[in-house]
Amino acid sequence: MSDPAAPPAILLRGLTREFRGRGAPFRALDGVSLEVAPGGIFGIVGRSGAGKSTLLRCVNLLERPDAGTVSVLGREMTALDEAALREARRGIGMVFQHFNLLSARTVAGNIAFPLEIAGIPRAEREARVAELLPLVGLEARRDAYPAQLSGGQKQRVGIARALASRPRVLLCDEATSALDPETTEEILALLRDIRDRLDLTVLLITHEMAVVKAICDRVAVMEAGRVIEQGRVFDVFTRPAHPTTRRFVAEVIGHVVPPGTVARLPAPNAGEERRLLQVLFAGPSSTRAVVSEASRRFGLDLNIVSGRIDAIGAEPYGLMALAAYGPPPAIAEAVDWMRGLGLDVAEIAGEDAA
Ligand SMILES: Nc1ncnc2c1ncn2[C@@H]1O[C@H](COP(=O)(O)OP(=O)(O)OP(=O)(O)O)[C@@H](O)[C@H]1O
Repeated sequence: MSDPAAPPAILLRGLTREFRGRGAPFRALDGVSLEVAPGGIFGIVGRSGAGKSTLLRCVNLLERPDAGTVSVLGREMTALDEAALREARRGIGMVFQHFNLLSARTVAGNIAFPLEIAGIPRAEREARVAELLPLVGLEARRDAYPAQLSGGQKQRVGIARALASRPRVLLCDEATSALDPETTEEILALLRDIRDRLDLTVLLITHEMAVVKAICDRVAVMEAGRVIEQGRVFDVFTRPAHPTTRRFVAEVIGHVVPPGTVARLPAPNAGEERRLLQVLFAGPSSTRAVVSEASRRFGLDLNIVSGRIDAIGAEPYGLMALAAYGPPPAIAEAVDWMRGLGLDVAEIAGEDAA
């Protein structure tokens, strides 16, 4: 697992990349900085055009940034000459959305391909392929051609090929976007498994927050060439700060306040107010007892609008929306009291709340 105190495996500082066409230059990356801890699985999520692919390609310098620095495993990639860069790239594997397999080569031939390019002798290549086939569960398909494989099997070949030169860092470019949900789960499980076994650091880009929830420990959300929010996946899912992040999170775990709910809530009595509260608690316990006690203690009417219990990684959490009716000072006291019990309570706006 990642150790936040260790120096980063990938360190990006102030990356900017512009594309110049006939019109005004287009800034695909606009000052992106991030750090990936060794052993981490870091997800970059964003809509199409946000700059994810450009950013990923900057890590192994397939794309050269106009400004900023890229360091991988303590080596500043942006300062290397072509020969040193070729050598450094061997320590960085890459997995592609559309697999990029050579159709005229077998599974074994595809996996061995980067080793051939690197001039590794045949016996050594064969030994390495023999190690990689069981790692990705393809021993029985060694001599099959890509056309004879399922999408998931093709991606297993893509992963084995990426691992051939024993990289320490793996870049995944929408590695599961061409796969059905079941196969996606298998490939994500395989990525986690090889990260654990080979002590890899994984940086992946995806447009699906479900992928991030399934395997990442940290995430950065990109929009228009910038990182708009980043942090631990648990924190970003349970307390998204940016509206775009809230929409991404809601796609996976739903809205805390389902759209249309507020319009159906009763209006407060004269002299009272209605406040919508989001209550977050870590752990699988129910907060129902807290709600009824707060209601009694502070003379409030507390209406549970929605609630769910879920887990991110191994961390369970509960998230509940309450409509609190009563005099404003009593609502404020109840919020303080709940916070005193260790609950994370925030007032939310309603319809546009995530
Ligand atoms: N070689 C290029 N020349 C001109 N514009 C480019 C080039 N590469 C990317 N862009 C533009 O930069 C922006 C970011 O592209 P990028 O592929 O990095 O986004 P993305 O988030 O990966 O989206 P997608 O998932 O659609 O690939 C897009 O508007 C794209 O059109």
